[in-house]
Amino acid sequence: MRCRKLAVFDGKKAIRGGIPFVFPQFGPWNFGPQHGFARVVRWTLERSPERLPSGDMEAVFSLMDNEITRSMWNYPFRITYRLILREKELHFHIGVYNPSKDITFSFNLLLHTYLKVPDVRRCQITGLHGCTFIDKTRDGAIYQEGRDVVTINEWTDRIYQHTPQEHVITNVVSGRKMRLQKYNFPDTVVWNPWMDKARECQDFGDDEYPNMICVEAGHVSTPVILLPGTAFEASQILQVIHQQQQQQQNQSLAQSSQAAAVAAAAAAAQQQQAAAVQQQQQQQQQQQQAAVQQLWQVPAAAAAAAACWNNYANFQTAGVLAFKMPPSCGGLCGPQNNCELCSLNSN
Ligand SMILES: O=P(O)(O)OC[C@H]1O[C@H](O)[C@H](O)[C@@H](O)[C@@H]1O
Repeated sequence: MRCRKLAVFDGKKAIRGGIPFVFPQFGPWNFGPQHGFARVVRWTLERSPERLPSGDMEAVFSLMDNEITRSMWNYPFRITYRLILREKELHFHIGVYNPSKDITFSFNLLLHTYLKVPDVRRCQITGLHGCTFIDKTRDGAIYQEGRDVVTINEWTDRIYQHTPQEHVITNVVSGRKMRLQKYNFPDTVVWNPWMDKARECQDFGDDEYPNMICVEAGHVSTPVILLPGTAFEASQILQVIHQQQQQQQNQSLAQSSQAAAVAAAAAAAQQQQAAAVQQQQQQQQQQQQAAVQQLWQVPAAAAAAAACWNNYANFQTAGVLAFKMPPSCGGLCGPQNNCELCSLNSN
């Protein structure tokens, strides 16, 4: 989805839209901005976008403690954020590392994914049935979800706990379905400010709330506790489920086989038809790429990320989900062990 129309990137507040990176705090914070500092500070581009042998694209960003972060949260840390673009998927892989020898720290982590939708009232979210949730619109009271699919018709701000690894969200942009898969993110936050709360947000147009839904994978209802010299990893995959595309492809296939039968009698006609099918497929591919480009938003955590994201000529992505780390790695085993996390940390 796109950024909200009134979004501003000034290093002070998060951009409203995209996928703000929430760390080390979720919600109001006595020591710094709401949802922590990671979504407002500048990240380092560790690895420029490059094409992997699979054809997918990968970029890696990092954030480590500095004067600004220390003024709010006096801990040493290093985050690596690997983004992979595949044709219909975006992969996000996060590693948080505690390089200290003796200090343990705890934090929240959440990917605040904004999805663009034609009408939020028509969206359904699967995978929440039976989950307990903290209802922030009712002073944090705890309830249990009784619905098979969750729909939104009012101000909604819920932290669903112990949610499954997959949710499907229906009726996102162009009526598509979106699959959200997560690893090591036990919570799912569902948020829409609705009319009155949207009015209270300066950077949120009064008319924009029907066209967005936030489904946020996070570790927020309990903190992550990270011991010295250890790393925490979490991942998310967003995948567009193309129903229409699938139907069209099935139709094309049926047409092709019909044409093959006719072709026995009319070879020239068959050639023409094959060319038409090929053209149609190319068009579909172009439409799909354009639609996907329209659908995704840059991770608003970093301006650098935004710049590089926009530069992807082909919206292609890749499938690396996790750092390849020896099981014994606590973030210190070193690049000589072919440990991707340590190789990254030693760059
Ligand atoms: O306005 P922001 O700081 O971006 O926060 C937007 C929203 O984020 C999450 O979804 C929280 O659960 C909400 O309580 C909060 O209002």
